Amino acid sequence: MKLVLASASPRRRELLAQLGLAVADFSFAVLATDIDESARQGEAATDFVSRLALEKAQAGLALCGDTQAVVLGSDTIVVAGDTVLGKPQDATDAFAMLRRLSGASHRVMTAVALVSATKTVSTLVTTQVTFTAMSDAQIHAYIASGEPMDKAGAYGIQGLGGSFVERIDGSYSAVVGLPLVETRSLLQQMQLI
Ligand SMILES: Cc1cn([C@H]2C[C@H](O)[C@@H](COP(=O)(O)OP(=O)(O)OP(=O)(O)O)O2)c(=O)[nH]c1=O
Repeated sequence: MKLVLASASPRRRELLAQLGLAVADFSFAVLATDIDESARQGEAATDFVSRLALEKAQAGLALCGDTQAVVLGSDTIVVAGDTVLGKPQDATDAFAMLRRLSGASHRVMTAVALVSATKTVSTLVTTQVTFTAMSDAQIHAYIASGEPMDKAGAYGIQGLGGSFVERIDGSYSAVVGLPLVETRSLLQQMQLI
């Protein structure tokens, strides 16, 4: 059986490797999909992130052209109040996001979908993250590090951003991009492990 990771994210590749599959009878492929990542009018955050994970997996299955393959797609968003924060467009956008997260709690939602020719399984994991108060100078310095730009909510808990995280309630791996416990369960449901 071939497991395909429909993701360009190096973090997801590393997290998947933590499940120990690489040493078993699997062949891995990594595939970058190019789907429209904009939310639909009135779409709830939970529906939005779940849809994107599923669309990435489906696009990956169509792209890989292997009818035996199982394809994993995943998506992560940060939700502050009712506002969905994806990846920042630029430094100004990143500043606004981090200002909003400073000294407050937000939710990180990561959805995972596994798709084969005959079966689909999926899950959604929500984690609460609380940031310490950040000064404008700290935010500017953090943005200057370059770390925020390719990450939902403009921070990486696994990097310099971790020093602003006062508390996390939920799954650390889900915040980084792939919830390990829940992904293991999906792989079991697909009879891959
Ligand atoms: C909140 C947070 C997000 N992120 C990352 C996880 C995701 O890679 C990224 C959100 O963007 P996504 O669109 O979920 O993923 P991606 O574009 O990086 O990769 P692909 O679509 O090809 O799978 O933000 C962190 O690395 N650390 C964090 O603390």
